Amino acid sequence: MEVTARAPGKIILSGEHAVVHGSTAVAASINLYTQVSLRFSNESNDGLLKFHLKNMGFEFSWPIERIKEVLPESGSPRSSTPRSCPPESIIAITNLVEEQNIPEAKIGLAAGITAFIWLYTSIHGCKPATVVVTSTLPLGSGLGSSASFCVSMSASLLASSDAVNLDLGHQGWFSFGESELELVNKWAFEGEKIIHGKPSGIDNTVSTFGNIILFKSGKLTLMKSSMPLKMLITNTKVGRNTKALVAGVSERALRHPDAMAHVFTAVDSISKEFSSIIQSPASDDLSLVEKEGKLEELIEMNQGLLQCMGVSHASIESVLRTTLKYRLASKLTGAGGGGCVLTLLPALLAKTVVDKVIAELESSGFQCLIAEIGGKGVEICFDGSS
Ligand SMILES: Nc1ncnc2c1ncn2[C@@H]1O[C@H](COP(=O)(O)OP(=O)(O)O)[C@@H](O)[C@H]1O
Ligand SMILES: C[C@@](O)(CCOP(=O)(O)O)CC(=O)O
Ligand SMILES: [Mg+2]
Repeated sequence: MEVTARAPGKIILSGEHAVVHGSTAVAASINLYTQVSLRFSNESNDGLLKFHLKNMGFEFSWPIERIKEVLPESGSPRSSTPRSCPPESIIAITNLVEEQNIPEAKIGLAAGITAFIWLYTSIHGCKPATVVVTSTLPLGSGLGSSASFCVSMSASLLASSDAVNLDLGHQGWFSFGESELELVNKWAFEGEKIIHGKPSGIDNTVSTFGNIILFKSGKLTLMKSSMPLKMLITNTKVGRNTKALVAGVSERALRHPDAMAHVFTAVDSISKEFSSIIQSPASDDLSLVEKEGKLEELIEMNQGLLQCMGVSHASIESVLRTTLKYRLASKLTGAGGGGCVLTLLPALLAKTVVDKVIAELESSGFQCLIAEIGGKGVEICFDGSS
């Protein structure tokens, strides 16, 4: 039997970084996905754990005996009890990853492969299998590829474990029940910890549950937007690493605790106001245009505070200057330092203007897309019946 899971990426509309320090943030799923397929091999087969990153053209494999030798605890997996990877296991898994001689230019993948080995061995122990990953998300661009990878991985592993009871006769994509989603989310968070160091949990949560969410200190509230939220996503294509950026903000907070506490509080207020505006119905008191005007101001304020945290970048500033020429408000999304920028496209904005902004941004070498937001979270299907 083959089981496949797919989990969406995300945009953070308000509150990245500050959310790691306890502030409120607002995020939405987007219609770009990571997909993971898992098929167990016959015991008598080659005795390998195979891991294919299909769109990158990488095929890695480890003899199961080698994994047992390096990770003796993997003999007793506990799929229903999410566990953090202890430092000694990180060292052991790092050895397994290094044996694969990943090219230097792709060394960022090592963190994802480490998370895979931890999740696989913790949930399934030492069974031979083939795991194939495909993705339509750009990696390391702020659209939550790491979380969508960990969520789709955890979902495919759990769907084929004793921890969840599923109807194998299901046709096409379907969702887990609430308690299974909680378990997927917890395991995915453990994977994110390996990739990010100190994640807030917002990315894996929105990838698991989909929708638009309000998130604070590990707790989510599902939201319904009462207004169209059309967002232009511009990828600066400047690579960066979330772990380093998150650590940089924490270091700044240690150096300037008072000032940074105020920055995080201001972001908390911005996120709360953002969520109340998008949820409140348009009325005579506040028309759609007025609501969009308020959101634009909050977006600009949020970007100013992100700059204050030290996570903006020349490429981000260049996108902001271009969109400002068209009176459009933008902010970075995700960890910053490059990666993607969000621009609110007001509902009545003429298509000709949208086309012009996109053409100008793309002529500078950036890549634009308008994603659908707030769709479903993680889904699974059996035997390619999608
Ligand atoms: N499809 C994938 N296959 C393997 N590793 C992945 C995949 N998607 C994400 N990752 C891991 O996540 C890292 C990127 O995560 P991060 O720096 O948090 O950026 P983002 O989450 O914004 O894309 C990659 O360098 C890699 O380690
Ligand atoms: C910066 C942060 O708020 C979001 C990181 O998102 P991404 O990995 O850049 O997609 C970190 C976090 O919340 O865990
Ligand atoms: Mg990430």
